[in-house]
Amino acid sequence: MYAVPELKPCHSFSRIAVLTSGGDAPGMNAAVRAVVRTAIARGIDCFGVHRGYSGLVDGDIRPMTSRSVKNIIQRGGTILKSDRCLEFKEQAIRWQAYETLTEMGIEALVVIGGDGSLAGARLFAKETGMPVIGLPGTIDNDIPASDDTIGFDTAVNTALDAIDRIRDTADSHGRVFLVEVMGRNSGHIASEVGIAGGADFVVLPETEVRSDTFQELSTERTRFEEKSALIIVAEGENEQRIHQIAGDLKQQGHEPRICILGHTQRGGSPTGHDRVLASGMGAIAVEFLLAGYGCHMVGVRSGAFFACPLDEIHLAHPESAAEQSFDSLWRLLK
Ligand SMILES: Nc1ncnc2c1ncn2[C@@H]1O[C@H](COP(=O)(O)OP(=O)(O)OP(=O)(O)O)[C@@H](O)[C@H]1O
Ligand SMILES: O=P(O)(O)OC[C@H]1O[C@](O)(CO)[C@@H](O)[C@@H]1O
Ligand SMILES: [Mg+2]
Repeated sequence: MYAVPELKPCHSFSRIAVLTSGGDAPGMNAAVRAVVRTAIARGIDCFGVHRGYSGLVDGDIRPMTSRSVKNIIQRGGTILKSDRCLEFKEQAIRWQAYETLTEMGIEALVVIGGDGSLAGARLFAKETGMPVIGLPGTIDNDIPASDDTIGFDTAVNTALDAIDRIRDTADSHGRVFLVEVMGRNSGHIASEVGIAGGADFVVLPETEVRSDTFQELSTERTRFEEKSALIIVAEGENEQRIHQIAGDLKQQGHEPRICILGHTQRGGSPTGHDRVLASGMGAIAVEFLLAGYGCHMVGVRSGAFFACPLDEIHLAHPESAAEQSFDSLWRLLK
């Protein structure tokens, strides 16, 4: 359970809206449910914006009730649908969205999404003055100010489930498997899956792969007569990277196989961890609005929720230095 900050309500709202944006993440539904139910408990009407910022621009905004969020806490994806709305990067379009909301009497917005969605939320709040609270909802866990994001834990466990299966066949055939996991430019899924899956190597986006990088693999395989190996490759920017590594391994006499887990990692029922995180963040988002916050994200640090200014979501805190902990842990486990 998370520690909740003490908040004094000093604002009132009649109507607020909630949306999900960017790649969907397991737990987004739990967060929507919590926003809607907390708003209703506080006497506020809550509206759901469909298809992220696209729905704000088109006015695809519908009233929500306690019943409309029944039976969704366990469902992956997002009942509000999501989108990558490139035109929201234009100021004129953001003003159009603001007018749509004010015409409907909506006074504040809750945005559930990744770093891009929160960048849009920040601009929208600053330019229009409408109070906006963001929730970090992305499998990538690439929001440095928060220790955790909604969907990350589920994605790690989904990837692990697949990796454990791959191990069985890798072991039976004595093969080297390269498994690519998602995460865009962040290596959080790769590093957690690497540790939890007992991988032989983890190639993070920032890892420099040289011709002798996997030399150790060949030596160990000969020495221990252990033929199978598991290499986790973070998605990164270069789609060809995993194929290049496979090519290098072939030249060194291995017979590598590639498995790209892709969007399987985005779907599925959220873990208990993500349901609790999302429920807490959704409820606190409404409480933050009532306490007068208006350009903030609900972050979690050392087990406590806190209000992080949207200006500062890219700033890491020393206790969240995940990359450093990965390096030192990895060295001990090898
Ligand atoms: N700089 C920006 N200004 C305004 N809006 C933005 C900006 N960056 C992103 N957005 C909006 O947020 C949407 C989602 O952003 P993005 O595609 O980066 O995904 P995300 O929210 O980071 O989630 P994920 O990385 O998990 O898919 C964009 O399609 C756009 O509508
Ligand atoms: O579903 P799309 O638009 O191809 O996006 C894929 C990207 O979205 C994420 O799943 C979430 O940001 C990334 O890990 C991945 O790079
Ligand atoms: Mg992102």
